[in-house]
Amino acid sequence: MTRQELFSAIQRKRSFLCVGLDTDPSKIPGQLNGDVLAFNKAIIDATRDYCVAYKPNTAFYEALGLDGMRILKDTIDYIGKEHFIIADAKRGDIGNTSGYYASFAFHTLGADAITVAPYMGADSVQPFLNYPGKWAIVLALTSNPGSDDFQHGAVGDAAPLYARVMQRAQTWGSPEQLMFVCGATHPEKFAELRQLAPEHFFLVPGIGAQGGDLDAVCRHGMNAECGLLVNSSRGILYAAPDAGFAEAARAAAHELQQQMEAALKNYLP
Ligand SMILES: O=C(O)c1cc(=O)[nH]c(=O)n1[C@@H]1O[C@H](COP(=O)(O)O)[C@@H](O)[C@H]1O
Repeated sequence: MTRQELFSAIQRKRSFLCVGLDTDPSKIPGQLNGDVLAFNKAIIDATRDYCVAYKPNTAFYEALGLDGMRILKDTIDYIGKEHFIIADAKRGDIGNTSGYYASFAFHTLGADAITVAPYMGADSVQPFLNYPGKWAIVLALTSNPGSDDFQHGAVGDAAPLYARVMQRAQTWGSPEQLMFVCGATHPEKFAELRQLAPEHFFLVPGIGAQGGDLDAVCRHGMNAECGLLVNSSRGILYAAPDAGFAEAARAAAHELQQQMEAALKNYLP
């Protein structure tokens, strides 16, 4: 999916919601008997009107072994072509190896994008940028408490690591093929993050269960093509623990869509 197609979907849906498919078999309502694919299909059916993207986190499927790989692929096929699909795998290795991670995400799974850790530098990210129409989403400032350990630290007398990552990575890939992960738990940083990368999309996790600030993210982070994909996983998947889980997921997604519609009206330049 191209950037223009993504922005068109955002305008049509009046939403920049990404639903995270972090499906934990122990949290699936009893009547599904641990059937992860059935749960995912019910969540997708319940939320597809209100979101533009889905983000299966591959960890949850890898943990299920061979069955998990099948479920991941079937989930992606079930989502179809109308939504932007992010394989959240946070890969990155020497170039030769990254090429195979890219092949898995784009050929085997058929995802539009994969999350990538930039720690190993340009040649570790480049293989993810060799696929026309596909995207690398580079970790810049992550949402977790451990982001304090390295990402806020200055490198020599220069800018903090997240700023260096964003500046350097823009020389690797254009706004048509590279996004940045910027956590919603750092709302006070979004004006600066947007200044650092005016045109690139940001994938923004951390609202809901991690307590991030959606309005501040939108106020400071939106650009002329919206430039934001805001993810919620647990807040939607487990909105209700019982038979009403799909309706509750739909309501949770709808509520976020409405906040996003208001933000588009208020903040889209
Ligand atoms: O790359 C990610 O998506 C990601 C980056 C980050 O900084 N923080 C973060 O939470 N994530 C992912 O986003 C999802 C957040 O899930 P919830 O906190 O349940 O909404 C999980 O799949 C995380 O792995």
